[in-house]
Amino acid sequence: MGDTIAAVATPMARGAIGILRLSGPEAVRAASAVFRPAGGRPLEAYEGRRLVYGTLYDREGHPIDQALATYTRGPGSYTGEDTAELQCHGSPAVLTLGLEALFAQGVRQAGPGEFTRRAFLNGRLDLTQAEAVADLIDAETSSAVRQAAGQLSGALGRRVGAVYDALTDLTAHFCAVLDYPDEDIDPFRAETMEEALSAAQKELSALLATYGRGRQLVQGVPCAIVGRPNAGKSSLLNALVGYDRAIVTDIPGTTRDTIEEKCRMGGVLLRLIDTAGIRDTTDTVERLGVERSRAALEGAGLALVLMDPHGGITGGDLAILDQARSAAEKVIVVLTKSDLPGGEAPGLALEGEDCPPVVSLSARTGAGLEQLEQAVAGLFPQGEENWGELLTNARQAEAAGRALEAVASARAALAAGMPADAIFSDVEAALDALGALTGRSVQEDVTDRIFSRFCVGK
Ligand SMILES: Nc1nc2c(c(=O)[nH]1)N(C=O)[C@@H](CNc1ccc(C(=O)N[C@@H](CCC(=O)O)C(=O)O)cc1)CN2
Ligand SMILES: Nc1nc2c(ncn2[C@@H]2O[C@H](COP(=O)(O)OP(=O)(O)OP(=O)(O)O)[C@@H](O)[C@H]2O)c(=O)[nH]1
Ligand SMILES: [Mg+2]
Repeated sequence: MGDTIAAVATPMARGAIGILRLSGPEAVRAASAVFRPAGGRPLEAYEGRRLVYGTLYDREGHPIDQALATYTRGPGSYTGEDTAELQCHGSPAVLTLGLEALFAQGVRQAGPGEFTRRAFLNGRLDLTQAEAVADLIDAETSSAVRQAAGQLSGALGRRVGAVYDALTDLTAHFCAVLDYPDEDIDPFRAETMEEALSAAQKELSALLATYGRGRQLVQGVPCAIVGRPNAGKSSLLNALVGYDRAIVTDIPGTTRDTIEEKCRMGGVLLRLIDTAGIRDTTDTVERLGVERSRAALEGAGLALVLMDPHGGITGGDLAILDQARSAAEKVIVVLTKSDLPGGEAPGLALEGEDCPPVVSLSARTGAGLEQLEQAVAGLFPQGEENWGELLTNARQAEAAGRALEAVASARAALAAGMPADAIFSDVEAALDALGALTGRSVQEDVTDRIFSRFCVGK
């Protein structure tokens, strides 16, 4: 940190506008050196945060664009440092020349996420907000956008911060007790502590319970498409993604390896996994494929169990349904090839109260795809959420889980009449975990990992 960084902040592709961005002590000077306002005065002579029209020059002094420039002095900027922007025409050639002109002024190329990392290190954002920036850029559904935007505004950080503050207040009680280590914790103090710990435990449990839904929102739902060979799995994948992604033939056992593609259905982001048809086989390659089909079911939030009713539903179909119901979180039965005559009614095995939803469709004509969408929407209701207050990634869930365990352990120690320092160290462990969650106390390798997932220029 400390030096001045620059990057192209927009995609390196043709577009209406392309932005060069700088941050650091030399940001305004370097921008000023490559950009001359039309009014004649240098950029610094204008007030910060204004957009100033002028000409951008390459390192040899050739004019290369008519652009807008702006700068913001730290600490009231995105990064907390002096920042500047050159808003050019969206030409990769212009942006490259402009960036090289900035390098000639002694600034260096920014790494992935380096602007946001500086914002974090300068206390402009906490870690959950920084993660939200990346989630917002990666969002693929409107609910993922709402979730990330809520988190960016600090909703999760505030929720975690409230527990952190309550536990910090609690430690004040220990200071009084720890000064007189031989005395027991007096009953009044013990009761206050118990109240605070049980409130923290309740809130952390509630927070941890948001993880399933949050992960689903941000990362999508792994959705395994399974069934006997030739059931129509790859044809359904192709129909859902809208192009011929997977090979389809009338030869059973066409798909060997799993194929993954994303699609949005019923407001849910599905990570579709087309699998090899499940059957007993001696063919080595096919057998490995069948193993992968079973593995795909294990991690699936949704299994689409495909059955072609035209030859009759078989014991093989029902065995696959059983596997899906025990391995995947949710199941939809899909009866395929409804455009063909003579499909047999599914019969008793697919009726009854606890039977999963059954949809009949044709990948060939598209008939029934809407019913599938409705069935998905029914299984993943889009209720009113506490947008931005959900845990959405493994890092957050691990930290919250660690905090919860430590609080539970502190409570147990208190109830057992353990000495104050034993309880105190549990509370400190909880504070440490919550601090890691929001970034108050976080190790550098963790932040490295988080920011490496960002774009250059963000
Ligand atoms: N052109 C442009 N668009 C952009 C950004 C940018 O840097 N440049 N952003 C960036 O990536 C995002 C906007 N985020 C921003 C967040 C904070 C501040 C900022 O200056 N904050 C100050 C002052 C706030 C205020 O005026 O009240 C602060 O927090 O103190 C700027 C942008 C998205 N769009
Ligand atoms: N008429 C009709 N034929 C279909 C439909 N869906 C699939 N088929 C045909 O059924 C055969 C098998 O389709 P696939 O999609 O390859 O089946 P699969 O389940 O992926 O098969 P494996 O990969 O071998 O397990 C092909 O000949 C498809 O053209 C459909 O909706 N209507
Ligand atoms: Mg296939």
